[in-house]
Parts: sequence; structure tokens; C-alpha cells
Amino acid sequence: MPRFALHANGDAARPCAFRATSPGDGSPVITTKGLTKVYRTRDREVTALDGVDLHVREGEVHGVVGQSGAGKSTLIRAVNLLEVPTSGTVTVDGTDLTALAGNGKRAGAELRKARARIGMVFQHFNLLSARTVQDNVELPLEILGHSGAERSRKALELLDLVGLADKAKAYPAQLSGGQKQRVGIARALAGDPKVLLSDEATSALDPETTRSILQLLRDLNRDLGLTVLLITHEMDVVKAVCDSASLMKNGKITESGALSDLLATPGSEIAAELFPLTGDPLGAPDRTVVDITFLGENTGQPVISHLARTYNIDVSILGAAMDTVGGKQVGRMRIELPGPYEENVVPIGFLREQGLQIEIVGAADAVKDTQLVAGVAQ
Ligand SMILES: Nc1ncnc2c1ncn2[C@@H]1O[C@H](COP(=O)(O)OP(=O)(O)OP(=O)(O)O)[C@@H](O)[C@H]1O
Repeated sequence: MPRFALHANGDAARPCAFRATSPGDGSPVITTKGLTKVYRTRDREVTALDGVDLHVREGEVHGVVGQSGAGKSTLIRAVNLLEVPTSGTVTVDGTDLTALAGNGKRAGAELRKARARIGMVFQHFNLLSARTVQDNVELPLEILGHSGAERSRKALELLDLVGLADKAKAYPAQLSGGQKQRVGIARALAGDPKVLLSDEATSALDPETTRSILQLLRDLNRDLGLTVLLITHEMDVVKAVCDSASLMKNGKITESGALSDLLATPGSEIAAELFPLTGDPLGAPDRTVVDITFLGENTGQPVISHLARTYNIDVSILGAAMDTVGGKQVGRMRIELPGPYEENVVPIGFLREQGLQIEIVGAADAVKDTQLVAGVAQ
């Protein structure tokens, strides 16, 4: 994976002055249970969220992917209650936000306090054009009632953190898209959030700027122990920064998990999108097509030559690729073995014994086999 510059000007990462690194203990910091949102207009109802159970663990970067209209924006906006759910609960860092919202008058202040611990970054930056960069970053601190000196100190520290210390007095119109998003990120960090929500933060940016903003999010995740929940329609974003992901379809989460687990799950749509395998899945008649996923240290093993030698069979490689997913090296290969599935049970068992993830493709028995493996994986 290429190393991306942390800052637009190529500066190295600066140590963070705001919070010591605290590696998460893996407990959920964002949890939604049965989250449902029904939009009612005069002539129709749209169920945008249909009983969503989402778990994002502390310190991870979690991506939510799905087609347009799947409910991604509604979900991320429901996590900080910008969108009030019709039913279900949202808990962030141990606080049930849905309960706070239901508490009548007092709720406003308590909900505002809880929300300050949830930063949000938007696709179109949402900066105030009449305010300077520094004043934009100070805005949440003004709302929280910080003094002028404290606001100024913190805003300048945050601008330094995102590589824009020299742009404090500039106006948004004088910045590039990537710089505007850095201001958006600095503003989102003003309340010392535990969680950062990113709503398509890089969709309006060119590929190079996208990479630098994703790297900044990754660095903030690592240096501040910040948990990041992002929505995107780009699998490259997931590949570059996410530890885990969920797929949304029609308001539901249809699969969710660590990327390495999803890559090892037969039939995972996220895995197929993250890492599409080329090569005809049907192969030749009376031959068995097998997809192999290599993770971590397995990627360097000469498994195929070992297989061919051990069983004295000709192995054809139909397609293969290596990539880095979530910072880990992954290899996928589609091979073809001579003979139908039932004649290849032993060589396939050999591949499994090597700790590889195996999926049999395109044969009647494959369905049985895939279900068997899926059952084991659960
Ligand atoms: N304010 C609203 N009023 C009525 N329907 C809405 C509203 N907001 C969203 N919807 C509908 O809810 C469904 C989910 O929309 P949402 O924007 O959450 O999807 P999405 O996955 O984020 O899509 P995209 O990637 O295009 O932004 C869609 O059918 C959409 O038309």
C-alpha cells in the first residue's frame, strides 16, 4: 500500500496534545438496537431503517457500505440523533441517546453535552463562509461556552494537528476541497469526541486528496484512539482505512464484521466487492474450481506447488491477486483441479489444513460445501 502524506504540505504526524493514546479494549462504543426510521410524507411511507443492530468497537474504523437509498445516511445521522429514530435505541460511549431525547425539556442540554463527544464530518464540509478557518473551528467551543482564550488556543492546536496552522485567518473560499475538509475535521474534533462520524467525507474530493484525508482519519484513529464510523459508496475507502464493515440493503444490515473475517466468509458480498476474483467460475466440464483466500502470513506460502507435488495433479490458476486490505496483506486465487468435486475432496482438505479459506465455486456439491464452511465460520 502506498504511504500517503499526512498533511497536504507533506508534514509528518504531530503528536497529539489533546488526549493520550488509549488503545480500545474492543468493547462496543456505538450500539444500535432495533433502530427503525420511517419517513412519512403525505402520500407514502418509506422505511429507511428497518431494525438495524450495529456494533462498532472502541478504537476501530467501521465502514457502512451499500447502494444509493440503502439507508446509510439515515443510519449515520441517527447515531447522533440528527435524525430521530421512529423506534429502537442508540447508545454511544455508554449513554443511551434515545433515552435522553425522550426526556422532555431537560433533554436538550443533556443531549447537546452527549453530542459534543460525537464529531461529524460532512461530504460538503458545511463551513460557514463568512467566518475564518479559525472561527469555524471555534464554533462548537462557543456553543459549549468556552472562553475566548481557550477557544483560540484549542482551535490553533487543532489546525496544527490537521496541517493547516498557516490558514487560521483564511476564509473557506480561499481553500482547496481537501483543505476545507481538514477544517471540517478540526471542527469535528473540537469537543474532544470519542467518536467521529464521517458522512461520505471524501466523495467530493479527487483521488489524491481522498487518500490524504483517509490517511488523516487513520492517523487520528490511531493517535487519539478515536473510533470512526464512516459511510461510503466506495469500496476503495473501506479497503484503505476500515478495520470492519457492514453492508446495508433496504434499511437492513445484511452482513457485518472485521474485514479479515468477511474475506474468509464464503459468499460475503463485501469480500467479493473488496477483492473481486477474475477467471471463469464455471471452469471446464468435470473440473473443480476453488477460490482460495490467503491472509497474513499464509500469503507467502508456496501452497499451490506443494498441492501439485503432493497429489501429482495439474493445477490451473484461473485468476489471482494480492492486495492490502485494512493494513493487512491478502491474496486471493481461483484455481481449477482436474476431475469433479468428489474426486478432489482430499486435495481440498489439504488446502484447508494449511489454514487457507476455501470456497468451491460453481458445482452442485459446492453449495453443500460452502454451507458447511459457513456453518463452521459462524
Ligand atoms: N427526509 C426524508 N423524507 C422522506 N424520505 C427520505 C428522507 N430521507 C431519506 N429518505 C428515503 O429513505 C431511504 C434511505 O435514504 P438514505 O439517504 O438514508 O440512503 P443512502 O444509502 O444514504 O443513499 P445515498 O447513498 O444515495 O445517500 C431512501 O428511500 C430515501 O429516499
